[in-house]
Amino acid sequence: MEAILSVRNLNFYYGDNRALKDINMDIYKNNVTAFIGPSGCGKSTFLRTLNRMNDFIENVKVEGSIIYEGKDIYSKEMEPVELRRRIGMVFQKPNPFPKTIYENIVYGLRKNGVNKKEILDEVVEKTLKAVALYDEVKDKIYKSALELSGGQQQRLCIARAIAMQPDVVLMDEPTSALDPISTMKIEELVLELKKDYTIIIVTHSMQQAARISDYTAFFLNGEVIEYDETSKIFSNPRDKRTEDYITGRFG
Ligand SMILES: Nc1ncnc2c1ncn2[C@@H]1O[C@H](COP(=O)(O)OP(=O)(O)OP(=O)(O)O)[C@@H](O)[C@H]1O
Repeated sequence: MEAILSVRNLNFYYGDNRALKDINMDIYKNNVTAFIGPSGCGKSTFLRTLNRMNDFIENVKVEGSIIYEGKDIYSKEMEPVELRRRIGMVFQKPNPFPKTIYENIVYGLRKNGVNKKEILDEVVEKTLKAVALYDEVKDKIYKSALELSGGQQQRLCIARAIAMQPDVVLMDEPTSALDPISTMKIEELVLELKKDYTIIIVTHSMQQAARISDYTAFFLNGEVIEYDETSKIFSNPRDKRTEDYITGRFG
């Protein structure tokens, strides 16, 4: 299977606090990879290292390498803004801009100088369809995105991310602020999107990881304890700590 990201000997520090410890992991293309583990174990920190979102936090240090398309994303060869276009992100809380639905989706394109109406119209329609939001919002795409429900806003945020045609979409607990029906819609969407994108998702829900991911990494205290096919992690974990966590003995 083809790795789209190869993480080697990665350490990450907030000041003196080593939050990630010697992580090695290949993330496979057109798969869904889930990161699970108790609160504070480093899942979000690791997710953010993959598109250098941690650059915005002061007093941090990265050691090791993350290879994407043959280049280390922390080397000078990689432009962080371009990297984040290729490796997009969706956050825990839906965060649409206080603009119209239309302008939310085309925001990144406009920033890159794409302003041709026909192109933007096409992207809006295509991405709204891709996130299964088109039928619900087609009559109000020029209305404020803030008028949408939380679940719709989150699908819009996913549309905004994929409008940039990324390779990888990072999702940090994308359903934790949503009701069960909206959660189900996002889960269905993730399964649909993996045909075209590589998805990496942090989740607190083991059911969710089991339902939608192909690979699962179990984190504990900044380490990856076990990383394998999701079916193996949940049916036959190698490590006692993984087993204890997935059977609800801690965390
Ligand atoms: N901006 C920051 N500055 C300093 N320390 C941080 C920062 N963000 C996270 N940490 C620390 O790094 C460690 C890992 O946190 P992280 O948020 O990555 O864990 P997590 O597994 O995603 O947790 P949760 O499931 O609660 O979201 C924790 O000890 C946390 O306190």
